[in-house]
Amino acid sequence: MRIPIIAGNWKMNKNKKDTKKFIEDFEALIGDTEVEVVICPPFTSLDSASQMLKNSSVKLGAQNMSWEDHGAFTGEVSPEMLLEQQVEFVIIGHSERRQIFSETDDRINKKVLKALEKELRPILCVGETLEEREGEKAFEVVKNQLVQGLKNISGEDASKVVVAYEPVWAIGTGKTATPEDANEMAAFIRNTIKELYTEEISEEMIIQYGGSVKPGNVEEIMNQTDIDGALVGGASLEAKDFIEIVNF
Ligand SMILES: O=C(CO)COP(=O)(O)O
Repeated sequence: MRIPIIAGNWKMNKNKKDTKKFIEDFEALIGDTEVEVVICPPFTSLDSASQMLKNSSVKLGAQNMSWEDHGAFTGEVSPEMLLEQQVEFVIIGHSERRQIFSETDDRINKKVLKALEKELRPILCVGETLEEREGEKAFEVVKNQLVQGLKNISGEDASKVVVAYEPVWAIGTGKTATPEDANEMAAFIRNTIKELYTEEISEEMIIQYGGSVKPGNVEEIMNQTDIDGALVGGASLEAKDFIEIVNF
């Protein structure tokens, strides 16, 4: 059975004070949940967040990391530095990293490999642009991102990867893919994993949907057969919204 993972990607939002406030509010609201809950604050808030979440079921994720261990890589953060903050998940290849910071599939693959080597669970983001969807290239694009992103990754390691399907046109736009379209892509992703690995691995894999997930649409999205979680941007910034999403 797949246990859903709902993750909040705060992007470049919340300083330490805001982080503390969110966690206090959220911890006061969260009871027993049937899903795994992850928050991904900016690097500068990880330390405060990890101290506050010591005895919590809420897990910590980072939004990016280096594929190198240490050295002359100005501005980068290593996997060991994340592990030191009790980080368990790391978002890799988010469309904002791909588009704004020119991350290539090759670099994304190096990061996925490094995360797995260090026992961090990668949340590998894939998804097509509006132009690609309208040009009927969505499936080809997503397949290519998966094949490239998972290059040289063993079956055992692949089962630890979380795949987040985030159609670029649905991110921060208020437009969501219809639950059926999102599920169609999630099923396609699962089938691609089956082709790359085995049916067992594909059935175990957690596939999230991301793109304008809100309290009002989460239930319909989570009820889809192949969607096992959500990667939430804007609506993960307010504890009262994020708790409604977690308790869908
Ligand atoms: O990019 C996202 C999560 O990684 C989605 O962002 P929004 O939920 O704000 O659309």
